[in-house]
Amino acid sequence: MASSTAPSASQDAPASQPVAVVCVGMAGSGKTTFMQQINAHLHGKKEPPYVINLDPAVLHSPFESNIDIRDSVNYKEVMKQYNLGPNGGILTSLNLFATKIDQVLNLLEKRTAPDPANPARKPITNILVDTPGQIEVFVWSASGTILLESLASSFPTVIAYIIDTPRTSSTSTFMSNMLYACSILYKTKLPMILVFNKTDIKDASFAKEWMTDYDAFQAALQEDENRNAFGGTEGGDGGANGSGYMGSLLNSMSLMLEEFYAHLSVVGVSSLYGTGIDEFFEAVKVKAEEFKRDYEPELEKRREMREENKKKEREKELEKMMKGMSMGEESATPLTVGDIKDGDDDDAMDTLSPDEDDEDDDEDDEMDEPAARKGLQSRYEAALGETEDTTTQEASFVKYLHSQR
Ligand SMILES: Nc1nc2c(ncn2[C@@H]2O[C@H](COP(=O)(O)OP(=O)(O)OP(=O)(O)O)[C@@H](O)[C@H]2O)c(=O)[nH]1
Repeated sequence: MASSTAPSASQDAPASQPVAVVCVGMAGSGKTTFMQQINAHLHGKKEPPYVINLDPAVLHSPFESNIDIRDSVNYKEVMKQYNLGPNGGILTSLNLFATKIDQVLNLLEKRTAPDPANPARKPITNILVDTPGQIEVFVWSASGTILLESLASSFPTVIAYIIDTPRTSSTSTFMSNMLYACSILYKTKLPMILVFNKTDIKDASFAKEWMTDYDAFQAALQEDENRNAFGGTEGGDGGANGSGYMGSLLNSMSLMLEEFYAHLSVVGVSSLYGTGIDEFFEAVKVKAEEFKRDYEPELEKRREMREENKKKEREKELEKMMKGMSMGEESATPLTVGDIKDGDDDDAMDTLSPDEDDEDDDEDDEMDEPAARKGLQSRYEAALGETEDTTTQEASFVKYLHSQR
């Protein structure tokens, strides 16, 4: 937790759990410069962060990383070997790296835990994660999800979405950026801070106003329409008022996004000059608290649900398998685990044969049932290495099937 930095730097392990800050943003938004600035800021406060670079394609990084994807995966080699383009290369490199996530987490946990041999060592308060500029490759890939979910399962995790402020100053680019941020929020389900970068070129107050004051956005929209900023070719009247379609689309979207804005922290920074960085870390503190309060229980619930679904899936498969063993039987009563009684090996093969005559099948099943049951039971018993009484025989069958999975 960011609030427990200097004073609790002693031995209080759970209170000083570090916060993971994952920086995402469109190419050129200033992600790397921002990472460099917050890294320098923490070093200046004598709270060096733990830095992870997940961009396999970066040629030169202006800061040192503790874990660097480039140390384990050679992006160029991946492209060559798998005959991939740049985006495919990044995706495959991330996939390969995701297979090592256990090792990454082990390292992180070891490094962020208090060191009994060196109790004076300051605990790590932040884990900074840089991601590829190809934002969609990270956010929408399975490996991106694995990496983020694994991180969030061990540490409070916050997404910092970096926005190029000067390039977001028209209502349409602003809305496109907000929609993208919205999709990331709902995909990752992690608390998010909108970082309006490059405020030395353009102040971010307009964006903050648009997010909190519907009328202000309406006025800006009207202004853009009057300037014909939407081009007037997308179905509008094409005249001085620009595209009516675009204007009304942005209008309705701004209404829809009100709920989304309520979940965000917004800060304006200049990564070049280091302004707004304190404000950013204040927001990190708030979002880390939010993570613990709202997101962690939700994550736990999702994890339990996944486990529950897996269990159900296993049971369903088991039932399917048992039904498969009794295929060809016209019996109306569905078979449960306890009802599986028919067929030794040969009979089981017969029932699965498509050329089988159904009537014969029924007869055979009836005739062969006791013998088949005996055959199967003796095999289960042999597999379990023990003879059980009749009341536990059905349970043995379940155990046997489970042991074969
Ligand atoms: N004026 C100004 N320029 C900035 C700021 N932050 C970054 N830049 C410039 O924006 C350009 C892109 O910055 P990067 O940090 O490389 O952006 P990135 O998002 O990491 O780009 P990718 O590596 O392509 O993902 C560089 O020329 C930076 O110098 C800022 O706060 N102010």
